[in-house]
Amino acid sequence: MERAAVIVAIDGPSGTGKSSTSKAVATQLGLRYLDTGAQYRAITWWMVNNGIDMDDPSAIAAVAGKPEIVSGTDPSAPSITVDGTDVAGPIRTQEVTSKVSAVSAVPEVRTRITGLQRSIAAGAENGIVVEGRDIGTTVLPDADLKIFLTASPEARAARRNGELKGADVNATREALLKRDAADSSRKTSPLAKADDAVEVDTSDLTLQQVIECVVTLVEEKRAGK
Ligand SMILES: Nc1ncnc2c1ncn2[C@@H]1O[C@H](COP(=O)(O)OP(=O)(O)O)[C@@H](O)[C@H]1O
Ligand SMILES: Nc1ccn([C@H]2C[C@H](O)[C@@H](COP(=O)(O)OP(=O)(O)O)O2)c(=O)n1
Repeated sequence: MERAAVIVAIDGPSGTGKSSTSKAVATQLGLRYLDTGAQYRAITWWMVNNGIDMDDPSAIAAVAGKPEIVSGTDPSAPSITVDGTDVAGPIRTQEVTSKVSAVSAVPEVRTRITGLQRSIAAGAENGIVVEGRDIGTTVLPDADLKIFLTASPEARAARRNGELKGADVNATREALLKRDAADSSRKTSPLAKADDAVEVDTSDLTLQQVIECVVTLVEEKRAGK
């Protein structure tokens, strides 16, 4: 018998392990994978590149429909392009990271990107793992399984710092907390745990333990438990 497509939503703040967990779970279970943060970073990269005034939400809103953003959903080789240009590297710069919360707070940006996300999820035949901030609450409220990852600010900053060579861990922690506050307090679909999400604190878990926990939860759902 054909298995029905399974939709898994994984939300949480930065550095909780969303991307690493989602990619591994999708690979293990033969599902597609979508990094929605990369889409918000991509539209932000386009705004920076086109000299849009980041302090003016109406200027951001006016051009929200312009860039063509395409996400590749193979979990072993995820990709992202803007108007045909590969932006996987440039969307991770400090400049984009510092501006992405302002751009992603603009309702017109969210409507545009949410539409892309829903059509990608609907087209995933076997199912998909979608990670972000508002997937369980807003983008895919009917997801089969919702996970909300958390971790202490110290654990998250230490993990992020491991990726940024020579960065100061206290500065990294402050920047993370600032972005969390902006993402959690915006009016349109803020970072939040859905009422029916399973919360997993990853502070004292290895990545492997988190992956196993999520795979087990998906398998239980599929078995109808
Ligand atoms: N449970 C964990 N324990 C230790 N390191 C982890 C764990 N989960 C993720 N990491 C590492 O922390 C960093 C951030 O993880 P990532 O998956 O990018 O988080 P997010 O997508 O939530 O920002 C990566 O370098 C990753 O390998
Ligand atoms: N579903 C989402 C995903 C990300 N965002 C915004 C808010 C986040 O600070 C940025 C960047 O997300 P991303 O997941 O790439 O962030 P990290 O790499 O985990 O630090 O995008 C969002 O508003 N909604």
